[in-house]
Amino acid sequence: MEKRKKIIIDTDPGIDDAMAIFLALQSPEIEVIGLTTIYGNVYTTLATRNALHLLEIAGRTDIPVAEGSHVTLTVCTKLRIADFVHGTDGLGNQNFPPPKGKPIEHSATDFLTQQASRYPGKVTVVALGPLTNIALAIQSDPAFIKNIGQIVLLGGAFAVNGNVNPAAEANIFGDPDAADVVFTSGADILAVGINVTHQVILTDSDRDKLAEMNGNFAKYLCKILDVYFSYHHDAYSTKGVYLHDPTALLAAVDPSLFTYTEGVVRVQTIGITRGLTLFYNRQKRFEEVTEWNDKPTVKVAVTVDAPTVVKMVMERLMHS
Ligand SMILES: O=c1[nH]cnc2c1ncn2[C@@H]1O[C@H](CO)[C@@H](O)[C@H]1O
Repeated sequence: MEKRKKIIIDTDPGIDDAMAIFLALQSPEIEVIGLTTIYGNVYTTLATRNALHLLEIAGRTDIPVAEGSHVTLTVCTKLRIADFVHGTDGLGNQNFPPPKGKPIEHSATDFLTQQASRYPGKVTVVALGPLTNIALAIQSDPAFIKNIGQIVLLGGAFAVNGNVNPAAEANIFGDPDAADVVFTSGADILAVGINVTHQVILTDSDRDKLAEMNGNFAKYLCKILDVYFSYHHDAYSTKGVYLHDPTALLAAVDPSLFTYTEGVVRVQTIGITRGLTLFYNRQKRFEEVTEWNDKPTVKVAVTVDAPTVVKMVMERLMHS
């Protein structure tokens, strides 16, 4: 009997995505059964290329890559691509050669629904980019929300400012309509927002330690991390970088590193607060019928054992 959790990583690599993918491959508690790609840090075509490239670096070309949506759920919205965070190639402007491999014939949506129905209740999706592929899976297969074990998503800014603007976090801002579909779907959802990931910092000195290691992943990451570090120095004046994606990945590996609250999340899809995630804690029974009424609840991470998360990231990425 396979004890390890089966994981599909939906990803827009991305420097912190690269860290999360390598971390996943170094985590004995889980089995990565596929990567699906999405726009966000880069366009979807480049996300697919980078996902294939990262698996080649890791020597894990046995893992399938399924290409995801090139457009938002409501199609006409302009994509917002965060190349200023990750470099124009998404991987620290390193001009890596193109990968040899190709994505599988199935789309990300088909791959997600097929794997969930093949292993009912056993697959966890770790969603590290905008939620278009997951919303499409929910809309295309009514059994998906029942078949999927859990959706752990990096997204939202719960009761804190966003990172795109004061209202919105990047992944939710990328496709707010899709995010609202996912949050209200009734699937088992755990959201890890930037209120939590901003507590998890890889410092300049952690990075120096990584640079001294001979491990394959440590060496590779030190090459691509420059751009991500300089973006953080400029944007936040932090002496280090936020470990968004690795933190969300570890929420799937070891949920006990976090505490959670449960309630209804709706996403603002229009206006100046487009992409805002609004959590209803169900403590008040409102006189009015609200847009939060009768909607399924989700789990939202509240605290994280940041020192342990950083330690696990370091240890697992150092030795490879
Ligand atoms: O300032 C930013 N703008 C856009 N995207 C960002 C920014 N900072 C980080 N990320 C990217 O978006 C996710 C977290 O919100 C992470 O995947 C990170 O790589």
